[in-house]
Amino acid sequence: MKILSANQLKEADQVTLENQQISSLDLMERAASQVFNSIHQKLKGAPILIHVFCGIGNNGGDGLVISRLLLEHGYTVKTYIVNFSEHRSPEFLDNYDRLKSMSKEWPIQLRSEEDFPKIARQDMVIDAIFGIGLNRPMVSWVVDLVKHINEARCFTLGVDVPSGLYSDKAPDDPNAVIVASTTVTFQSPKMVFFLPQTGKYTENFEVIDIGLDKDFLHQVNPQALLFHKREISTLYKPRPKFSHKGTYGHAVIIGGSYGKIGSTILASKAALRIGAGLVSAYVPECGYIPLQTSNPEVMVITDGEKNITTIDISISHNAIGIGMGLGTSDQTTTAFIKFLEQNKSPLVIDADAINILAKNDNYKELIPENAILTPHPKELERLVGSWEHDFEKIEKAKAFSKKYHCILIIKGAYSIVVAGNNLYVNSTGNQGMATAGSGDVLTGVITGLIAQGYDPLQASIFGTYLHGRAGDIGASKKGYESLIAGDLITNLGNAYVDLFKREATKPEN
Ligand SMILES: NC(=O)C1=CN([C@@H]2O[C@H](COP(=O)(O)OP(=O)(O)OC[C@H]3O[C@@H](n4cnc5c(N)ncnc54)[C@H](OP(=O)(O)O)[C@@H]3O)[C@@H](O)[C@H]2O)[C@H](O)CC1
Ligand SMILES: [K+]
Repeated sequence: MKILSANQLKEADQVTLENQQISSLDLMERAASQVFNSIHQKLKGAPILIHVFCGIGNNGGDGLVISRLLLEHGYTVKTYIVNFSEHRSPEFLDNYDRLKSMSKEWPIQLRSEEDFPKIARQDMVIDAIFGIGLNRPMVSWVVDLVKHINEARCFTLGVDVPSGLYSDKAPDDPNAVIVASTTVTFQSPKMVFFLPQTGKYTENFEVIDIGLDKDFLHQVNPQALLFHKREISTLYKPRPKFSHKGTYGHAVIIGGSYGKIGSTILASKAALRIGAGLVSAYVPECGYIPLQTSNPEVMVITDGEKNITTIDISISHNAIGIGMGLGTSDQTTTAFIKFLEQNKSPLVIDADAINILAKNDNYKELIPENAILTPHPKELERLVGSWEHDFEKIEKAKAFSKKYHCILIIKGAYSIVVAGNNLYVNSTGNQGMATAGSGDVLTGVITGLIAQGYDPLQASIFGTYLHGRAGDIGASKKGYESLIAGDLITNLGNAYVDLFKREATKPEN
């Protein structure tokens, strides 16, 4: 699914009006009716008080249409106009008149704190104050209104985006944004939903198709792509019946140091479970017995006593995952840099291998083309430098990816695969996966996929999805708190099986 920017959506709007020969008022009616339908389906006429807060632009116009439709269907509604500007949009004005003409109760004008209504915990709020048009800080009384709404802690539905969010940067004041229980958004999910600083303002979101011009949507180069099962399952490579372990490649996992051998156990097991034909682990001596005992299917090569001192892989192989538990001692650093100078294999670079690269710009020049780096936020910061907000982080990651011709996977609630200017947002995973070893499993998964013949970009997108899905299946059985990295490995098979499971259709009522 394409994630479009605010400007692209505005352009799509214009193209649609021209090509479909409709007015922007028609489009607003179409969009807002769908929001109403979504609310009506859930509330089914429930006699709760619904407060609709409308700005004076088109987001406010949507709010007015929703108010009208709610009233027409017998809901108890109070509509407020948040007068933050005198420049009311024509569509707002039109819908304002329509609402006034059909209801005895006219919208209530808000101009300062004295006008704020009481909102009870059991009421519902519809937030149509600002949409994608916010372009400067809100005046202080509107900030106070946002805080007043949030304090009510009632079910709050954001129209298009929670008010107070910009579409391309962090909010000015983290408390000046509506905290929505859900957001019903038009045509395309918004990038802000996927980034830690801004995604926290909506618990859920629902994308509704408002029928924008199909050709435009098809040809537009999106801000990012969001991957769901439908798109992901097309990446799957079926296994031929007449195949053998050599068909599925040899993955090598290099890492571990005294006390951190578990990381290589997890990564090599994950590479096997994702389907690599053969897996070898290259670890210091102290890892030999733990690995052979816990992973009998994995072959083990050793070097050094407590940490790796040289990396010399003479066996033939198809992909290497390196860095988990490796340490950054001088000896290991030298070994890793020498290895990079000679290496010809596809690489997945994780954890301490990233930390070593971050030490010196000359080291970064050795990153092979199409290598995949899987940093967590702190490792990313060491690699690309600090950022002020998440959008800047993404720009820095893109610049790094372009400069070194590599792929970055920014791990997080929604992991983002960065390949040059292209962004791929993962839709699976959960907070239970914030646990030790989760990243080691991801490295093993991606290495195992490349060994089987997936290209690095496919392996990054597919692997991140399967890893997250395994976490979701694991969490559904164990809960978030009890989920550990080993459970992710256990559920990789279920994640594969789930790819081809049809969604249960909801019973009609
Ligand atoms: N294609 C679609 O997706 C459709 C979207 N719709 C809805 O339209 C909004 C976007 O509407 P827009 O009128 O462009 O913007 P807003 O309603 O978010 O904001 C209104 C105007 O307010 C001004 N502004 C911005 N920031 C501030 C501020 N801090 N204080 C005061 N005023 C502010 C700004 O205008 P200026 O000229 O003053 O800069 C905004 O334009 C979208 O989110 C959807 O809800 C359509 O209904 C259907 C199609
Ligand atoms: K809104």
